Amino acid sequence: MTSSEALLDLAMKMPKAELHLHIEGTFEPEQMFAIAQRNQVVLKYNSVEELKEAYQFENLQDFLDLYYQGMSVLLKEQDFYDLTMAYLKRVHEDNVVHVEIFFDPQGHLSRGVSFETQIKGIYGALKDAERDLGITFKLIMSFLRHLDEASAFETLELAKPFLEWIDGVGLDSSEVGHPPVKFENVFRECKALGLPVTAHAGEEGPPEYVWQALDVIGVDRIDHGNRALEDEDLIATIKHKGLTLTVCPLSNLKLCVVDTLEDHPIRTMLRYGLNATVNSDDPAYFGGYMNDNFAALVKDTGISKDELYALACNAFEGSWLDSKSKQQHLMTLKSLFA
Ligand code: HPA
Ligand SMILES: [Zn+2]
Repeated sequence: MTSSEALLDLAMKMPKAELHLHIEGTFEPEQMFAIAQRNQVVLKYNSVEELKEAYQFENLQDFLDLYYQGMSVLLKEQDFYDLTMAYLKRVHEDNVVHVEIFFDPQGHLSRGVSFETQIKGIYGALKDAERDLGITFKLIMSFLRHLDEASAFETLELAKPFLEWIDGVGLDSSEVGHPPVKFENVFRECKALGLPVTAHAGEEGPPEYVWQALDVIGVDRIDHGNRALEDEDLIATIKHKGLTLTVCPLSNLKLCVVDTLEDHPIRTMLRYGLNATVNSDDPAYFGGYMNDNFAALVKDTGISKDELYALACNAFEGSWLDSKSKQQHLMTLKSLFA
């Protein structure tokens, strides 16, 4: 085996934590068509092939338009269960042992699907996969930032009977024009409820939005964070606070956040001492799950064994697992990389 084959092998085999994953973004076209048919919903596309051909995006909004269309076939608890279970079985093959997944309640509430229907399906699959596949999990409710803060507050009210199942809150959807400050009050209430907070920031939005995520919202983690690298003081602050960045290489490529993976900033982030991690974001739309993301980094960025180790450790360290579980995963990684 050449050294790059050995590195790829290690990357595929190592235990992984995924911290940035939208469950609605795991909707594979085949499953989408099957659920559409059983719910008697007609999709805009005539075939799986036609749908897949539409997966060409110039920016985040191009993708989001398709993402909201795709999720519109999810109507019943079983649909949410099947979607989530398919993802968990798929990443089990990639040696993912812990997941922290987002769901977008407002994307379903607007279509008349109750909060209870959504969360019972998703949580049911997470619990079953924990028992059957040994994958531990956290569930993160994400607010859609293109909607107003009142809608986020209404969603939080609906979530209150299920707070035992909700491990944190996030902020996603169209970034530019919807800065974190728009949601200052609702995140203050979330924090008062004891919920950890993360937010998408600096994917397409300017460094100012990342500052707001830190200073106004007080995030515990940053999703993406690419454009933070444009501001030296911001880099220093993220480093000083020890915040984790949930970076998504293939997503960034598909949404034209980077032109090529060779240009991807993840190694620069590590060089600056930032806690970057590797994640798949919306794998059904972006061409790959966790191992595809790691394989692309190994093949296209010249990543070293030390960098791979740092990325793997950062994911467990930045997770919302208890410290004992973190230590166990870190020990496993240490012996694997020794
Ligand atoms: O990458 C993303 N960015 C913002 N919103 C999203 N919703 C799903 N995926 C994304
Ligand atoms: Zn995302």
